[in-house]
Amino acid sequence: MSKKIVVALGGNAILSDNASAKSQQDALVKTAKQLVELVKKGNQLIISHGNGPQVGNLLLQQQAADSEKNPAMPLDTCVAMTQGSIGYWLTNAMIQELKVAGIDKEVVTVVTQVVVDENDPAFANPTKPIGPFLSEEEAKAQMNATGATFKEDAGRGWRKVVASPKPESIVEYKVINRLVEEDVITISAGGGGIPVVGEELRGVEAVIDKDYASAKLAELVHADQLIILTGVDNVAINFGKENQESLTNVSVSQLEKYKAEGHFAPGSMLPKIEAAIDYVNNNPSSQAVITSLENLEFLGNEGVGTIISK
Ligand SMILES: Nc1ncnc2c1ncn2[C@@H]1O[C@H](COP(=O)(O)OP(=O)(O)O)[C@@H](O)[C@H]1O
Ligand SMILES: NC(=O)OP(=O)(O)O
Repeated sequence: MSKKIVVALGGNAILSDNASAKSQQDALVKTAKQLVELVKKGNQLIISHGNGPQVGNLLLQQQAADSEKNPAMPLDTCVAMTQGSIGYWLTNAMIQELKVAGIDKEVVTVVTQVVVDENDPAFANPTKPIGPFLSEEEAKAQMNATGATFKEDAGRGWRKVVASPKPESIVEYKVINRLVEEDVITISAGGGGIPVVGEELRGVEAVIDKDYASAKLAELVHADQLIILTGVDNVAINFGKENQESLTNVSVSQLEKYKAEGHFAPGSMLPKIEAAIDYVNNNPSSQAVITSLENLEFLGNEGVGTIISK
């Protein structure tokens, strides 16, 4: 049966071995091939994606700016720039792969603004890891030199952290829905969306978590399913330990219990779990799925992916 699906792409669907434009474009061609499998099944896709590595790199590139002729761009604008670059690569890759599959469908990237609360406590407590992974020594040297905050990221190294307020609404969600009704594949809410506040939609310095933004988008467009693609086939309890156990079908209440027991690392798996719980609580007849890109074509088979239901 045809479904309206929000698919959120994690880091490894965009970045493989390095962060060059060519390498990211190549990774997105592979991703597009998998996404087209969902289109072949008659589904309507609304694609979102992360930007943590890309926006962090872009912010570092701003250090080459001088203050007048070539000013540094603020973080909200850097988020918009990554929506543009990743959106361009992915639109292009989707058009090519749809052509190969003989499917006549249009694809468009929507520059998407996401409303946040300017009093969100997240502004006083940066938690969102962005940019490259550093050693502890490198991170501490950067902290001393720039005053920026760096934190250890889920056992993988140290990264710069920035404010990450919760998405409250999505400015363009109605036009995204109209595009879906017109059978257009949209790429939207990239990098969690451009964070804006107030009636005047003023941009603020933050990076919204793309899992929360994708769940909000799925809620607003009344999607049938939210699929979060990441680096693992399944969510696990006791992750990385000898008694690690993969989750296949799990209820929201069971997942809440595992969350309270601390099974999900903040900054990596925890936002996906919270996004999935929020989405399913707000859309009780829908399902959230967390799995790998490679598993996408096998979704629906017994034991494939972690399926979260009410
Ligand atoms: N309980 C868990 N189950 C599965 N993976 C986990 C768990 N806790 C942490 N992880 C790690 O979190 C990663 C996903 O986070 P991350 O790489 O930050 O997300 P993204 O794919 O959106 O870029 C997984 O690939 C895995 O290495
Ligand atoms: N904005 C965002 O959440 O990006 P990542 O998923 O790449 O961390």
